Amino acid sequence: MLEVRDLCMRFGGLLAVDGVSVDVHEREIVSIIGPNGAGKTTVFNCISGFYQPSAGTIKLEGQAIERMPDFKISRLGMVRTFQHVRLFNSMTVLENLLVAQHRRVNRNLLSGLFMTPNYRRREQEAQDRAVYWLKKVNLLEFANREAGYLAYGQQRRLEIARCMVSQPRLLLLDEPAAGLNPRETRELDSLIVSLKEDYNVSILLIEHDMSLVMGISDRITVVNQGRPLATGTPEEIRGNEAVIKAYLGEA
Ligand SMILES: Nc1ncnc2c1ncn2[C@@H]1O[C@H](COP(=O)(O)OP(=O)(O)OP(=O)(O)O)[C@@H](O)[C@H]1O
Repeated sequence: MLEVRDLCMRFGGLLAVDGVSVDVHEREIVSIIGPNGAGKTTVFNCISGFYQPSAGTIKLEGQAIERMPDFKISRLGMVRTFQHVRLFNSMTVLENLLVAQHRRVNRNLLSGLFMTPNYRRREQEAQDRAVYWLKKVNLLEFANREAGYLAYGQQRRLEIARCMVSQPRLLLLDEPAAGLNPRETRELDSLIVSLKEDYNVSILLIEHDMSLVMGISDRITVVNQGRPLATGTPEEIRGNEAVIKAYLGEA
């Protein structure tokens, strides 16, 4: 479903990403790992349309997207979270999920002004979908609380719910376990697996928490200093000499 080939991204004199290729198939969890500064987030920013890559191709369901802006890419069914949570802090938890669907729901200003039956039906569907996902991520009791007052782990779950109300086929998660305690990480683990198994969503994940990555990934791509180092199953990666060396080098 996602096919990234020979991706390069240059910032002035720095080649931050140099020849990275990644595939994500239907209902697959693929992780990108690598030491700090390896280029993982830059790969994400290219895939999700935040950056135009300096070279390489990116195809989503066969369609070239490497020159497409991010809002168009999300309409094609690929959405992302960010390394640092980006919510509307002064809106309620529920409002955050309604705003995320607004572009899809409120297409026609006139139908909104006159509250046509069609408009009301779509508003109701958006509300139902928001409540559904709040239940799923255990945040329903906080629906009317301002998002900025949620604990950090709850904000991370709200971010995932915000992605899911737009009914994506491919979800990009940038370090979703960062800052979570062990119990929250276990909950995140089962949430991600459920997105794949119960909702047919494919997942591309950047994560430093190795037990999470090893436990849920179907395949892993390792990058080091912008370059691809290895691709394989968790078992293959765990035993890969070059990978072990790159990580030991960091420590
Ligand atoms: N907008 C930018 N302008 C200039 N250099 C950048 C930019 N974004 C990233 N870089 C550089 O590119 C390299 C790769 O950074 P990137 O954030 O992609 O790494 P990462 O693997 O995601 O790191 P981490 O695991 O610490 O989040 C780094 O040297 C970084 O300083």
